[in-house]
Amino acid sequence: MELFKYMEKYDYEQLVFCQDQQSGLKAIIAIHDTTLGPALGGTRMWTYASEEAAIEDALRLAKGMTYKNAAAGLNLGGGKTVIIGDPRKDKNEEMFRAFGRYVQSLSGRYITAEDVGTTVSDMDLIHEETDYVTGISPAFGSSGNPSPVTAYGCYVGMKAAAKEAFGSDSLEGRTIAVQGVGNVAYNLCRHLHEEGASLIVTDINKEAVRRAVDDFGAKAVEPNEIYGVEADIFAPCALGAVINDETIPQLKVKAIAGSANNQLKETRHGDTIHEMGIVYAPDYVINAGGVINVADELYGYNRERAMKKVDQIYHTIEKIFAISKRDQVPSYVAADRLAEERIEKMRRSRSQFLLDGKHILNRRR
Ligand SMILES: NC(=O)c1ccc[n+]([C@@H]2O[C@H](COP(=O)([O-])OP(=O)(O)OC[C@H]3O[C@@H](n4cnc5c(N)ncnc54)[C@H](O)[C@@H]3O)[C@@H](O)[C@H]2O)c1
Ligand SMILES: CC(C)C[C@H](N)C(=O)O
Repeated sequence: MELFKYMEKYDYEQLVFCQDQQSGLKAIIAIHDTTLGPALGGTRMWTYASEEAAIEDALRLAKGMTYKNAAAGLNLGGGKTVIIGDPRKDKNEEMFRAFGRYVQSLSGRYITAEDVGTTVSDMDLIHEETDYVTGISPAFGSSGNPSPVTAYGCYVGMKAAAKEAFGSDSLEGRTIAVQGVGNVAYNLCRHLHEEGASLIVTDINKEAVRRAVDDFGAKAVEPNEIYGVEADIFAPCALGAVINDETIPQLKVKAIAGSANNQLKETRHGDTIHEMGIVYAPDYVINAGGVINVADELYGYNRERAMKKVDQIYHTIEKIFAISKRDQVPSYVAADRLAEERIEKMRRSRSQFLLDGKHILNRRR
């Protein structure tokens, strides 16, 4: 990958490589755009096939956060970190402390939180070294684990998608195929079960599947079978790129609404499902509950205020479907327009000169 070429193409601001020999830390912080404010995005810990794959993931996820935060109405830019390693084996206190110091060195340009492979206790360790971390323990007056809130946002967003696809936002009696029943999807399944939906689930982790079967009466299928099941809605809640050339021909659903980031392998896959008449709730809009929740910590966490904002995901998804119809474009394009328009408007409205920071005029006072 030619890094500068890639960064230039999608207009990334900064890429930071962090190495600490003692703890084994190898992290990449990608900051995509800070027009709206400091870049807020989680830290993913994952075993990558290559360093290039890790860099690419950090870059793609960071850009997704710019759009997610903008579409959610947050005054935050987009960034993300990946730590290369196995979250089950390679974590240690020194690693997160060392990472926290790197975050601190960016002086607030980047604020971190949880993502796949990291937990509230990891954030607490980072917090030992920096205040630029959210999703830390409620004992610190913070919001804690964002996953249940992401799940709730995903649930209300799925209802908006159901309204578009079936004319009613009730999920009672609907069959939902859920891919991955981890932190977010387990909580999503709970909401769906409580509303009377039937669940078909899969996961590469057999224990996660068993829990969903036992707790919600879900039907279990093998990971490669989930795309072709008879269901009303497909909820991708594992990893990205699952809407692709191999999976699209198998789909029998009328809507796709799930929490995973970067669900479309390429944008052309968003065009294909649009042409097939499948209602698609754009990933970064429907899964914004977690970031909305952790971002509220920056104002002094208030759960009621945060949940009110998360409820708005329903209306944002409705708005995106309206733009999609008005402009005759797929919903993923409509979502990008909504986010880009907000960033552009804010760029202009914040362009007047203000005497702050290190301007030469400060020396004349
Ligand atoms: N946690 C959050 O608040 C949050 C917020 C926004 C977006 N997301 C996204 O939602 C997704 C899920 O996040 P999470 O926090 O629940 O992660 P998680 O790791 O708790 O859950 C993911 C689950 O997917 C399973 N899985 C992985 N590959 C699979 C495959 N090929 N087939 C079936 N199952 C597979 C894993 O075993 C795991 O149980 C991720 O893409 C994440 O980026 C999470
Ligand atoms: C800030 C975090 C809660 C971010 C979350 N992992 C996301 O992808 O939105």
